[in-house]
Amino acid sequence: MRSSFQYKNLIRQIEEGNKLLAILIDPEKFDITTSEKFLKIIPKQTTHLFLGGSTVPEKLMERLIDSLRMHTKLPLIIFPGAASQISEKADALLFLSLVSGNNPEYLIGQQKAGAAQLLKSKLEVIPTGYLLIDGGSESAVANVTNTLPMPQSNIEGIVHTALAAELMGAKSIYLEAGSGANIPVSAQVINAVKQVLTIPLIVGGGIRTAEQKKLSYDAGANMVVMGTVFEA
Ligand SMILES: CC(C)=CCC/C(C)=C/CC/C(C)=C/CC/C(C)=C/COP(=O)(O)OP(=O)(O)O
Ligand SMILES: O=P(O)(O)OC[C@@H](O)CO
Ligand SMILES: [Mg+2]
Repeated sequence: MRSSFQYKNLIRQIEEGNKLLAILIDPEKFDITTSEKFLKIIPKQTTHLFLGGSTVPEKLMERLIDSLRMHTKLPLIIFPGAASQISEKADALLFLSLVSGNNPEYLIGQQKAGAAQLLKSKLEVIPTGYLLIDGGSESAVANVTNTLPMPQSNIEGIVHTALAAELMGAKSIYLEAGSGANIPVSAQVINAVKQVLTIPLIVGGGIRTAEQKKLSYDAGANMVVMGTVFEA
């Protein structure tokens, strides 16, 4: 049976009132000889490591996981840009569907491409509705997927999209402003989405400071993801 250990843990931590913090490591931009040092500079409140990128060369994910395992007990969660990034060495996989866009390749195509591998493995999957929100700058996700981000002013559209994803069975929702975004997802958007959800809400993209992080938590994010700010 496929485990739901990581997801259950996530729910338990949220119920206990904890705010979760995932640090995103982009395998392409990370020097694995610095893993030990890197794990010392990330915030002490870090609860998860997310691993993924818009593009990741073959075998790099495995090597990254091996090197991190030597120095940390934090859960290693794959945040895949494509099915080729799936590795059974991880603790779980965010099974993303890009519901903000209308590119079938990222709604169901990459998921289908990963299915044969997942059938043979016990890797935990966390079905996640992934919404790309306009962060004020061109994002790798928009480029790779050839989809448009949703304007932050389209609150109703964002709320209905997130709710539809939950009703279709998503176990978490990820509001993404894009890696290195100028403007993170606004408190207003986070708050409006949070009000209709019964599942965990993840927020990332362009969050660089403790103030921005706090603003996201206060608005209703259960987990904040930070990546670029910790890149060397
Ligand atoms: C579920 C499976 C097998 C695949 C999911 C495929 C989908 C729907 C992906 C969503 C679209 C996408 C390309 C997401 C990328 C997520 C990610 C790791 C973003 C981080 O982007 P960076 O790689 O940091 O961007 P830069 O390279 O520009 O910094
Ligand atoms: O790199 P940053 O801007 O922190 O974004 C994190 C993550 O949401 C990107 O997919
Ligand atoms: Mg990046």
